[in-house]
Amino acid sequence: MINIKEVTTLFKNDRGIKNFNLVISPGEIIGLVGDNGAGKTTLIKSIFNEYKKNQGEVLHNGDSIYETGYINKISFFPDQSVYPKNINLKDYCLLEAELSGVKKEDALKLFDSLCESLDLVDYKKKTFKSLSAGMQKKALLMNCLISSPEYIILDEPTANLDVKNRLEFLNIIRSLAKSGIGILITSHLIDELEEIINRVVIVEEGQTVYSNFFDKSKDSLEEIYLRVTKKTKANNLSSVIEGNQEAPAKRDLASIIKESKNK
Ligand SMILES: Nc1ncnc2c1ncn2[C@@H]1O[C@H](COP(=O)(O)OP(=O)(O)OP(=O)(O)O)[C@@H](O)[C@H]1O
Repeated sequence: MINIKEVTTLFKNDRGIKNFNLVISPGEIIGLVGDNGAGKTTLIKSIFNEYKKNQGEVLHNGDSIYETGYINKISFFPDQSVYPKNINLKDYCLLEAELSGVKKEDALKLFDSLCESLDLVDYKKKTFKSLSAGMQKKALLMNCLISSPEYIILDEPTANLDVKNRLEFLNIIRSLAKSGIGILITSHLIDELEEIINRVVIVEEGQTVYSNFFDKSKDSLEEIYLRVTKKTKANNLSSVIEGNQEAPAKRDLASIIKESKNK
């Protein structure tokens, strides 16, 4: 299992994540939920050392993933913008495999099987920009999978997908978890997360405010989210009031627009 332990990454403005703890186990799908600016991306970039941590560690079975090289067994599902424009799927996957230390013959075999299962057989020699949005997502996933990862982290993976492609993508994620891959996924689409996750972690202001197993036959993600965030927001509000500071009154949009028209 991956153990994210007491990770703090703060920017100069003191924003970021603070003493963040999270365990990801093989085969589970964790939904990382939080408002804009809650700290989800900072957490992900801290795991991959893209952001320098102030403190904390990321362990696999007790050892640092950076010292043992286990970080290569954790794949990040990237944004479309990272894909080089003029390289075809096969060449890019093989390059990725080489960089991850996969033997060429193993990579070729895996590439062919992935093309079969992701319905990309006819697109092996196509460039990324010539693919539809749904195929592009599958091509990016193929790049993640070519290094045979044991964990995959996905930040808003279904953004820009239509309903059909979104459902197909979610099914693929489900089957990856069934094969034993541990998955951490962020999405602002609560409905879609609810379909696939078996644990939910809610983040607010850089800290975990809720972490629990999730069973869609019994739980409602929306209800949990509203209950938890309302509670924490209510606590914050009462501390403002207790501190004798005035909480700013929120004006509704319609009255602001009306007022501006009257000027
Ligand atoms: N490069 C940066 N410099 C300064 N502050 C930053 C930087 N990146 C993020 N932050 C701040 O850190 C906090 C966490 O941001 P982060 O991007 O991790 O949130 P998020 O949960 O991923 O949001 P979103 O859902 O909008 O992607 C926010 O307050 C944000 O303004």
